[in-house]
Amino acid sequence: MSSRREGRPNWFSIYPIEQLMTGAVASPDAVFLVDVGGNQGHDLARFHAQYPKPPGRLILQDLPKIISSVERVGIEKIPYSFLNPQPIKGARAYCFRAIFHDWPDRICQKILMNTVSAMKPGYSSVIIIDFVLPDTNVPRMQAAMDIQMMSIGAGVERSEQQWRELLLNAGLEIIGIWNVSPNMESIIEAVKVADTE
Ligand SMILES: C[S@@+](CC[C@H](N)C(=O)[O-])C[C@H]1O[C@@H](n2cnc3c(N)ncnc32)[C@H](O)[C@@H]1O
Repeated sequence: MSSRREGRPNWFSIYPIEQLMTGAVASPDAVFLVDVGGNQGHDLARFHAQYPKPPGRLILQDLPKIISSVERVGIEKIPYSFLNPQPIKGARAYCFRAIFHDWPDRICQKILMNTVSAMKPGYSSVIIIDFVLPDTNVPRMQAAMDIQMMSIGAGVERSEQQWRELLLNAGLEIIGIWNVSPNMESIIEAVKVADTE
């Protein structure tokens, strides 16, 4: 999984992370980032290396067997299955990198609803790092990934329209999509629908 990011920019170098940092609650208990299904915590470790004094706690979540042996400076680990309600309430952002493309819409809905119930309106964001396919002329690598995801399970690479529908059905609205190359994952930010009304 770490090979997917070798030589590539971090998501927080592409996404304007300052907008999350600005306005983050400054309290020792406040949670800044939760990396849901974050595996060994590579992304959070890189984040901590770049921002050693983040405006809140950094939390790594994955299945118990995956994170039991992980030890990383500045990162708290919490065993958690995203098929259950999110126990960390009101974080500034819940990040999902290379998670949703593994699952069909029905399961993604469940994961998203489990997250939405923990989000603080007007404050929390969901950050998704995954491919956003164009509706036509899909680059060869992304098309191959889509077929691979289908063949190893019920996964799927999604177009912007598919992401919008998936998220809206869970009560989330996309407020931005960032990408620096068609061959790279995009960063999608979504908030509770009521936040934008
Ligand atoms: C494709 S990997 C992505 C890992 C990481 N986000 C990254 O980008 O390197 C999918 C991750 O989802 C985790 N996972 C699978 N089922 C899970 C569940 N029910 N709850 C939490 N994490 C789960 C796996 O253990 C794995 O770490």
